[in-house]
Amino acid sequence: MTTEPATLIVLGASGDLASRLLLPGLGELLAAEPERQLQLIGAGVEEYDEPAWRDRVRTAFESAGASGEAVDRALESTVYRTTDVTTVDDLRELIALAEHAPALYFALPPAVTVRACEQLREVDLPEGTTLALEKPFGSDAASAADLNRLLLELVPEERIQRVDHFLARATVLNLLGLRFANRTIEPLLSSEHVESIEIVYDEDLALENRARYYDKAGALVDMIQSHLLQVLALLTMEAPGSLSAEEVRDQKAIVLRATRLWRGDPALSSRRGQYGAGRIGDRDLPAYADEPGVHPANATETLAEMTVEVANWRWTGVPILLRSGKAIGTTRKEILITFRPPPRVPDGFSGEVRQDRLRLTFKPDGMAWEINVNGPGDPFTIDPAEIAADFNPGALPAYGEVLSGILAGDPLLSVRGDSAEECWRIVEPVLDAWRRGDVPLETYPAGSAGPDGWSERPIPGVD
Ligand SMILES: O=C1O[C@H](COP(=O)(O)O)[C@@H](O)[C@H](O)[C@H]1O
Repeated sequence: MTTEPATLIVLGASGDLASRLLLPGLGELLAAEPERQLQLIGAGVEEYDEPAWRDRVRTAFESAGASGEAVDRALESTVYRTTDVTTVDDLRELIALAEHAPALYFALPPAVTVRACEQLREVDLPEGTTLALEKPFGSDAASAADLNRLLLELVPEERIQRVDHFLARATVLNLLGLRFANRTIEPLLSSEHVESIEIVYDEDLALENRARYYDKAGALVDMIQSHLLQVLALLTMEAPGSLSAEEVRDQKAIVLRATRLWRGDPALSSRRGQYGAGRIGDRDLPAYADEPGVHPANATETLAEMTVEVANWRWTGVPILLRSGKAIGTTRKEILITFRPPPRVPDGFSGEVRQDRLRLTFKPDGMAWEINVNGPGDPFTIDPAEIAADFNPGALPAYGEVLSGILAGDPLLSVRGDSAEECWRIVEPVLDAWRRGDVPLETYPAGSAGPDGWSERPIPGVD
């Protein structure tokens, strides 16, 4: 990645996202690249004087353990402007401060981001300006398309970064090397050999004071529409000719266009749950509905599951289950590929012949290929074995990697506009069915594995 001098303007710099993720990620990037020259401009509704702003940035950098020359330089030079991002004059003044074509990072609620972008139409943006937007990108396919159109009035597509930190995680990045730099794995990844795929991100974290955002989003939008469908795309796409943003994102868009609900039936292919009071480790958790800021009438799901199919020659008939939940006792964060049984095991073997599985895990990032071998003692008794490897961490943690791409103007690790719309198109029938009440909102105690009976039900499409 290029480390040309750059300007980063954080809109919403006084908010929670900036201090929790963005500024710590920036600190990690600066610590890893001591030669980097960065002009950091913060803008927000709060009034900070320079020392107070600098303290805020320093605290965020320290929370990431970031230190070094680039960190010190950024801290010395950073400025903050109290800004109403919905007024043209304030935006003009802000952009005039930029020493280089700026990256504008919208760490703002979606509605405010839209209003700020509308005002930016009146501002002469310097050639090379990048716009970085957090999720959720729109609230359905139509609003995502509107937002895409608005952004394209401001800058070209390759200068728009729809941020998805999952795309910068070691396990997700390793999908590319694992699939396309090996002869042995890729030929097995098709409906001929694969029985089912699960992409699961169950967390023991609960709401963590994010009711304002989460109570509107819910697990389906927060994790499946935003992140797990991107993982699905990288796992199921065809090999790109190169790792350029254009080629990789073309391939992802093609499989997302072919992705649809299993049997087209939201009632069969989706489930939703909400956690009740419970205990995880030594933490007593209130019911989601009793968390501060939650409106029980929203009936927000904290656990979402949906099964899809990539309806193309390679994958048709393979159910792909996507699932993510909060306050789950047994955290499970992985991609699990279950292979079909061997066509025939010769007579004479004893022991259990399990279906082979390829497990790619998040936190720790790595893989395990579960296979059968001849066991000890009686050599014809089958025994399970595992070929395991750790994935090397990237040079940077995910948010640092995302920011590196934004500052370099390389959109490889961000979501292209057409794919953002496709992801909404895929989940919309489920959201509609849930709104109609066609799928019950089940409950589960915080700290459990989910609602009763869920773990026993087979994946739709698997007998
Ligand atoms: O974007 C999000 O991701 C986190 C999970 O990712 P991690 O890297 O923090 O493990 C999730 O907890 C959060 O709800 C969601 O908004």
